Amino acid sequence: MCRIAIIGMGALGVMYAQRFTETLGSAQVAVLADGERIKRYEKDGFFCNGKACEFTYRTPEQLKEAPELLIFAVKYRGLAAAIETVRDCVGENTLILSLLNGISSEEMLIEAFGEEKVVYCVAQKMDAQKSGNQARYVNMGELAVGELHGGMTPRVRRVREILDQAQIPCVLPEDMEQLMWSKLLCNTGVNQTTMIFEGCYEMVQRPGKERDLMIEAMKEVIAVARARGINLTERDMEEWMAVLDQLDPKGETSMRQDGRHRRKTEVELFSGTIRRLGREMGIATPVNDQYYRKIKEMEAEWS
Ligand SMILES: NC(=O)C1=CN([C@@H]2O[C@H](COP(=O)(O)OP(=O)(O)OC[C@H]3O[C@@H](n4cnc5c(N)ncnc54)[C@H](OP(=O)(O)O)[C@@H]3O)[C@@H](O)[C@H]2O)C=CC1
Ligand SMILES: CC(C)(CO)C(=O)C(=O)O
Repeated sequence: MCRIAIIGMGALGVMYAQRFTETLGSAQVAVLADGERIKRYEKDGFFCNGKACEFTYRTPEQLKEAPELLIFAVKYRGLAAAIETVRDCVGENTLILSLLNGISSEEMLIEAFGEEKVVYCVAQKMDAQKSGNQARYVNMGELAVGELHGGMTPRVRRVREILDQAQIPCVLPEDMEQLMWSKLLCNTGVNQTTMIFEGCYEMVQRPGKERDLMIEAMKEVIAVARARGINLTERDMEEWMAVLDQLDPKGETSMRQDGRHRRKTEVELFSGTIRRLGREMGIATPVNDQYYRKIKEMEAEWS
């Protein structure tokens, strides 16, 4: 029986599928996708930090029992389709984690599968990248899991046990809502800045206009969050800057990888969200307005 199922074989999907497979064994871990993708996966395979991955690939019809843990590792633009692909794989005891950035994916998953299935999750502090069928990372980071407003529940304990068994670093923060906003602050700054100025982490690790703009974009997230009653402060920003300063200087944010491959980005999750909520609360977000327009222009040039 496959206890773990993962959909989305990008940078994070391959990294986690590899760790689950190596620790729990390939019989317990299924990489899920539609038939066309599975054919491609079987033909090309995947490599993680140079090592060939021995994944078990399954279409939803081939999965004999509902998994204990179902992990979404697609990007935002692929989430609706991924939900449809796995809709019938979710069973009574299945718990769901979303590795997606932003504050919207859990809402979509709750709408599709019910509140009782979705445990809140933030994937943080990693520098995973993928090009073709080759994924690589220097820092694996960690998964923060928990209930939206804190508290230890049996399902959070269960997710933690599974992640511990798989030797996947996991933390249990007190307040997931605060952490999700805090991570949004990080992505709104670093992902968009490296996307627009087409750089690796080193671009924002050194002093300069890119780092300054990143900070301004982050400060706008703090203002919007605070207006909504979320206790985000400059201290959160400083903590994220310290994390970013430790990442592989030659690594790229997930958004910059989209930019380099000329793919549509997750801009709606970042400046798209902040400027919309800012407008609702009467908070100006000039840097995010400028970032949003620029990223949309870049995307339009590719299509
Ligand atoms: N990379 C990182 O370090 C981090 C990323 N994140 C977040 O995690 C999420 C995933 O990021 P990342 O791994 O970088 O993204 P990638 O773009 O590397 O991977 C996304 C994968 O999803 C697959 N996919 C899309 N639609 C479907 C579908 N319907 N069914 C199956 N597979 C599908 C794509 O495959 P195909 O080519 O077949 O369409 C692609 O391989 C994003 O929200 C990102 O913001 C969070 C923390 C860190
Ligand atoms: C924090 C960061 C930049 C790397 O983990 C990320 O979340 C991303 O690349 O999307």
